[in-house]
Amino acid sequence: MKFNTKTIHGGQHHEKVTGAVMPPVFQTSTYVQSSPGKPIGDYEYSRAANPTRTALEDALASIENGARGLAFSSGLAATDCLLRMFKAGDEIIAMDDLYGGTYRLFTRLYKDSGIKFHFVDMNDLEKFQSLINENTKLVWVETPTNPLMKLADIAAIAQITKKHNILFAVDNTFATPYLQKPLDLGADIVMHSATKYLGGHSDVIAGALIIKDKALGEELHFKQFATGATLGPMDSFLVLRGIKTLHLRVQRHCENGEKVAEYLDNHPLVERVYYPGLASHPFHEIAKKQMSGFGGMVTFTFKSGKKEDAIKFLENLKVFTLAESLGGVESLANHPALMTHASIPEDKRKEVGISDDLVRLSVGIEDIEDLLADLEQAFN
Ligand SMILES: C=C(NCc1c(COP(=O)(O)O)cnc(C)c1O)C(=O)O
Repeated sequence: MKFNTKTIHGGQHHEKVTGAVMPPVFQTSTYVQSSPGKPIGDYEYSRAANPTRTALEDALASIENGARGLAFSSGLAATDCLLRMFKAGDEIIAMDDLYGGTYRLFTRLYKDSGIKFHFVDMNDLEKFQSLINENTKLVWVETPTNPLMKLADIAAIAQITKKHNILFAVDNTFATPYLQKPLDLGADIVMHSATKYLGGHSDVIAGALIIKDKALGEELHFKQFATGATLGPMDSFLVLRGIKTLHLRVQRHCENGEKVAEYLDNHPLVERVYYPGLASHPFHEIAKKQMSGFGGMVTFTFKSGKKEDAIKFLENLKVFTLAESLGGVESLANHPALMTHASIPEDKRKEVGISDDLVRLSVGIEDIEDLLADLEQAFN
């Protein structure tokens, strides 16, 4: 089955009793048992499994080519569930540019866990390998990264993690499986903030893990069940419905993203544009190697380097909405230093390159002429 068919049919079947073509929202917490311990159907309690969430989890596994999909109440809940695989003394090597909330989870929530986190530019494979030791249990990569659009060579990293028998997880939120398939490139686990492109309409908070190995999938299902951060049936329905148009939406996000990046790259007030589709992007070659398109996320800085210029620009926008999040049909604009990455200490932000004049755009699927006209008027 091709990807554009999987988004609609992958892992799906009509409802057995009524024949409903779309999975109903099973808004129930529990299921009848004929005798103690003998449920009359396949379900006992919705934290363990719910038919609407099962339909979504099967769709997630299908579009990422995994053995098991798991759906959570948010992307960070999915990440937290994966971290419960590890214990004091274990070590995790992560990309040095990450979503602020992921960095906060790693450095503040797990600060006293005894798990040691290393943050490194995963394009420096020598530096990365120098950090590996017998305690290294997980490599965590965002590619492209939020918000600096850095890329990491998934296949190259996978070769190293396999050699050392280390789990390799890729946060595929920015690319989506329409553009990039980490499991096919050698990763063991894919994570999504399904809040973003998978849901695609800024109307649900959700997360996902898709696991290549069946047994590891079962182990993580146990942790999902036992910790309880599961996605409810209505939210599962919303994400599942979003997935059905993923291929159409991301295609338009890419078309508009490329045009916005080119416009900004030629603007006299713009210093630098971070977009994998620009030949000038430092990771353009990796993008061409592992992505089939370059996405809808565009980040840029001002020639003036001034925070106030970025703020004035953001306040002037009319079609782009100034708000956190990304990946919805509507175009969104964000100031990472004051918004999504404010939880990262200022010195660390500066170290990785998140400056106070950095603006991140989630380019939506509106008409490109309206989007470009809005950017033009916002600069003036
Ligand atoms: C809310 C934003 N990001 C969430 C996010 C997350 C967390 O997902 P949540 O569904 O918000 O918990 C994980 N990974 C990436 C790459 C993300 O971008 C944002 O960047 O505006």
